[in-house]
Amino acid sequence: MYACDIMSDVANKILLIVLDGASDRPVEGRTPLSEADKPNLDALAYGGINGIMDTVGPGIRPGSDTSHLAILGYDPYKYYTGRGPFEAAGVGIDVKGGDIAFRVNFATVENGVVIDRRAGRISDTDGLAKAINEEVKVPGIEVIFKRSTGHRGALVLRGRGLSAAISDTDPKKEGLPIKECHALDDTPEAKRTAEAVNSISRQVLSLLDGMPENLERKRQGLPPGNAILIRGAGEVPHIPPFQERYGLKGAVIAAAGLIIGIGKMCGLEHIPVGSMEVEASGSSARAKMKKALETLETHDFVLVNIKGADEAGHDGDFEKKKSFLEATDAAFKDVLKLKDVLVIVTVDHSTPVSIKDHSADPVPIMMHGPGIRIDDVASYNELVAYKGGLHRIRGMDVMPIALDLINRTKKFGA
Ligand SMILES: O=C(O)[C@H](O)COP(=O)(O)O
Repeated sequence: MYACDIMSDVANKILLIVLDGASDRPVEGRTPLSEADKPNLDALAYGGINGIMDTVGPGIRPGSDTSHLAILGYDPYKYYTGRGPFEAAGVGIDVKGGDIAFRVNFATVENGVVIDRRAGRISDTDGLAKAINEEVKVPGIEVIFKRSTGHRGALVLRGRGLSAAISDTDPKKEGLPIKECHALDDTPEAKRTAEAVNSISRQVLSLLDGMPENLERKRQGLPPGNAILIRGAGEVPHIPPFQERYGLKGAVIAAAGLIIGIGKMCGLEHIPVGSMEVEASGSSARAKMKKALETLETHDFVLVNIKGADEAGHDGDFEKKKSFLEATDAAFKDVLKLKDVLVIVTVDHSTPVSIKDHSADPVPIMMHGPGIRIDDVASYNELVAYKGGLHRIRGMDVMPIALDLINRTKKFGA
């Protein structure tokens, strides 16, 4: 019998860490997570409760956008209006009602065919973005373009009579031509917006190829960023602020513009850390985690997104993904020492190296902190997590479970 006066720590804050795209499908029975040497993440799993999670739903292949909305407790079927507005918010464009916003990739095109959707993961796009902003014109429509992380960018069309009911120009695969943008309904607004997008796509094609940055890239044998691929049209969503919804003062720490944008649109305070570039090594992850622990001094909830494993997944590189996860593990050393914090480590979607894209394979989730019913899982990975006490949950379950573990839920019933 324990003396009832034993006081265990009680968690009153939440640290939610998303290892973007980290989980995978087995390659000869192994995954980058299962093979990575990650003593700190494994210690958290060993001392916590584990499970697998369908971030949106079984068999639903999520983007980082819909999955983060679900994990934050915002039903994507209700609040998601397209990727564009979040990408735009993430790079500081103040998207207004009536604006149509898009995600954009700098890409490499030859004879009209996309040969690299990411222009060799080009990173220095400042000059290219400036040229697009200054040179590309559409009568009666303001064209706003800003670069984002790496090969990414955000485009906003501002004017009367626009619509998000239009298709993408991104073929999503190499070896295919840039797609014509089409109206997805027969409204004049959709037709006008599609025409504007096609005009922008054509203008950029003739603008970028001869720019000094691209001539230099070609000289170095690198793929030029001579085109833009446009996708994820959307209008600004109306999202109830996080603090009103949960009574928690929240913050977001991320390199990816998309995640920064989702956090800001949900009312989380963006805490900048280092460069906008996606972590190439563990050092950036360690800097984010250090800043997160500092931020917990002034906030009740901190979302940290660490993106590097996802890029390795998209590149189909098992060893690069495994090495990145190993380098990131050191960032979790101090997380183990937290006393009054509920730590949640999860993944927004699997990005299997075998398909170089997202999949619906459920992701591993682990919760660690005071009051947790510790299970027998001893390693953090998608192959064993199902054996844990969380079993199989959905993204929308995370916040209710977390709020209860920090004693912030209201009783259902008398
Ligand atoms: O990294 C991202 O922005 C997305 O997860 C993948 O987008 P991409 O395939 O266009 O790079």
